[in-house]
Amino acid sequence: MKISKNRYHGDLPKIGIRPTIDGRRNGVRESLEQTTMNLAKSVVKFLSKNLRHYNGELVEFVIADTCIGGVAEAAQVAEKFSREGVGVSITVTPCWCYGSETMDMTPTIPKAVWGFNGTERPGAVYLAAVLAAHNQKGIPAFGIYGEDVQDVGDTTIPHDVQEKLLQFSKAGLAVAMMKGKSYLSMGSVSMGIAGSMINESFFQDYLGMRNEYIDSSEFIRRMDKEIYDKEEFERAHSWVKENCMEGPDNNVEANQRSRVEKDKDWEISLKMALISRDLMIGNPKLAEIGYGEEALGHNAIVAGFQGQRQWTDHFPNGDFMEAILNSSFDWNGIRPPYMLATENDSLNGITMLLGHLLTNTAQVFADVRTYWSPSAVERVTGYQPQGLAENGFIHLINSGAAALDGTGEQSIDGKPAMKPFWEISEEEAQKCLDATLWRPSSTGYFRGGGFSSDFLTKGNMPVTIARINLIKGLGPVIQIAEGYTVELPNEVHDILDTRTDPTWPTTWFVPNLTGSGVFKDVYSVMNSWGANHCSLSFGHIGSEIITLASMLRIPVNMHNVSEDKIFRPSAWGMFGTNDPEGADYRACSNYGPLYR
Ligand SMILES: C[C@H](O)[C@@H](O)[C@@H](O)C(=O)CO
Ligand SMILES: [Mn+2]
Repeated sequence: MKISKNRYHGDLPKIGIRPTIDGRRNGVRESLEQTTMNLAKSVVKFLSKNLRHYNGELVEFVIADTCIGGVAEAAQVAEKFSREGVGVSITVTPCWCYGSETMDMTPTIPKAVWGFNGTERPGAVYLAAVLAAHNQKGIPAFGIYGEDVQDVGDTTIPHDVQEKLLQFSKAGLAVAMMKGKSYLSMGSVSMGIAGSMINESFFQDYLGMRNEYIDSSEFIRRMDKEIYDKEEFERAHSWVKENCMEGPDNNVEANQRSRVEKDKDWEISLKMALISRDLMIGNPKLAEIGYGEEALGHNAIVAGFQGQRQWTDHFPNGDFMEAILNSSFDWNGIRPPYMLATENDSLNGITMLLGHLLTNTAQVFADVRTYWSPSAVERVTGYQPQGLAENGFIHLINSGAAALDGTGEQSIDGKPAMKPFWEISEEEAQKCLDATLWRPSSTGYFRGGGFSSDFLTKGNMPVTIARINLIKGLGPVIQIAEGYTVELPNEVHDILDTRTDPTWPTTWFVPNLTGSGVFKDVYSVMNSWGANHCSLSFGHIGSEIITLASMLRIPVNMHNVSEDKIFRPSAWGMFGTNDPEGADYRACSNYGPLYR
C-alpha cells in the first residue's frame, strides 16, 4: 500500500471511546464492567476496519482506562483524551449510568452516544437521559439507538448502528482535521468573485482554521532565485514530457503562442506547481539550499490561486498547477491530492476540503456553466436527450482545478469511480493521464499562455455537487445535489462543448430529482445554485455532508438526500420535527459557530 506521512504539523486526530457504566458498587457495576468494555472494543474493531485518514493511515483509538461511572472518571478520561490528541468522542453503554455525571463536556469535540438497545439493562434510558443533559447544557451530541433489541452481552454492532457510527466518525474526523490548519490565499480577489474575498471570521469561527496570504509576486521571486528543488524540477519535467500530452491549439493562428513560448510556458507551469505545493506544506529540501523559512510552508490543508487577471494577463495560467495538485498522482507517484481552488474561491476550496476529508478522494472544482434543457439540446444538435439525460443536464466546466481523477478512468467493480489514492493502481493513474490533453490556453482569456487540462468525464458515476455560500446577516449555508455524470453521444458532446471552451474539462451532470421543491426539475437546481462554482465529489455523500455541516453549525439550504439518511445531533429535533430544514436553521443559529 502507498502510505505517505502526515503532511501537516501536529498529529492526526484520534477517536476517543468512553464506556460509561452504572456507578453503583457491590454488584451492579461489577456485573457490567466486562460487557461495557467489550462494547467499547467492538466499536474500535468495527471503526478501525472502516476508517482511514486522508494519507491512508489507520485511525487511532483511545479507550478510557476504566469504565466511567461518575464525574471523577469522566474527568480522568477528558485529561487522557486531551493528552492523546483525541478529536472525536464516542460514548458507549449497555446500561443505565448517571447522565450528566458521566457525559463528555468538551464543547468543541464532536460527540456521539451509542445507547445499546437491550432491556435487561436500560442503555436506552441512559441515552435519553444523557442527550437531555447535552441539550439542556447546550453541548449538542449525536444519539445512536439501534432499531432492534439485542441480548445483553451481544457485542455485534447492528447494521443501522454501524452506519451511524461511520457517518458520525467520518464527519467528526473531518472537523478535527481542519482545526488549526490554514487556508493559503495565493494572490487576491479574482475578477470580483466573492468567494475570493477571504472572510476570516468564517474560517476562524466555523472551521477553527487560520488564514495565510502570499502575494503572487512570491512565485516570481521563487522562480528567479530558484527556490525550489531543482532535482525534482528536472525529474518532473521529463515526466511531464512523457505523460502530459499537448493537445491542439484552439486559438486563431495570429493569437497562438510560438513553440519557444509554449516550451517556456511548460517550464513555468511546472515550477508554479512545485512552488505552490511548497508554499502550502513546506519542503525540507529548501532548508538544504538556505531557505529555512520557506522550508516550513504555511500548514495549508487547502489553498486558492487568484490567477485571473493580473497573473494570467502576464504569466502562464495556473491550470496545470491546479489540476495536477488536485489529482491523486504526479511525478512522485500516487499520493493524496492537495486541495487547490482556482480563482482563489475560498468557499469552493472549503467545499472541496469537506468532500475530500469525508471520502479521502480527489475533488473536481467546476463552473456551473449551463443548463441544457432537452428542447435546447434538440434545437442545437437535433438530438433528443435519452436515459439519465432525458430531463436535461448541467454543464460543469472550468479551466484548472478539476482533478484528473475526474476523467472517471479509475474503477470499482468495473464501473467508473474516483478512489482514495491507496486504492488507485499505476494503470488507473496512467489511464487518467492518457485521457487528458493539455491544450494551449485561450489567449483571449489568458494573455500569458499556459495549458488547460481537457478531458471528458465518463458517464454513470454517482456524484455529489456542493457549495458553501456566505449570506450577510445569516452566515454560511451549504447546498448539496446528489446525481450522476452522464455521457452524451460524441457528436452531441462536440457541438455543445465547442460552444463553450473545448480546451477545458467537461462533466455533464444530472441531479437526482425528487419531484418537489428545487429538485422538481434540473432547471431549478441550476437556477438555485448560489454561486458560479461547485465542488464535485465521487459517490452520494450528501448525508455525510449534512452530518458534517451540523457539527459546524452550517445550515443546509438545499439538498436531495432522503430523510431516513439524515443524521444530526439530537437537539436538532427539539427545534421542530415537521420541518427539518427550518429546524436546522434554528438550531445552527441557536448554537452559533463551533469555535465562536
Ligand atoms: C476564463 C474565464 O475568466 C473563466 O475563468 C470564468 O468563466 C470563470 O471561471 C468564472 O468563474
Ligand atoms: Mn470559475
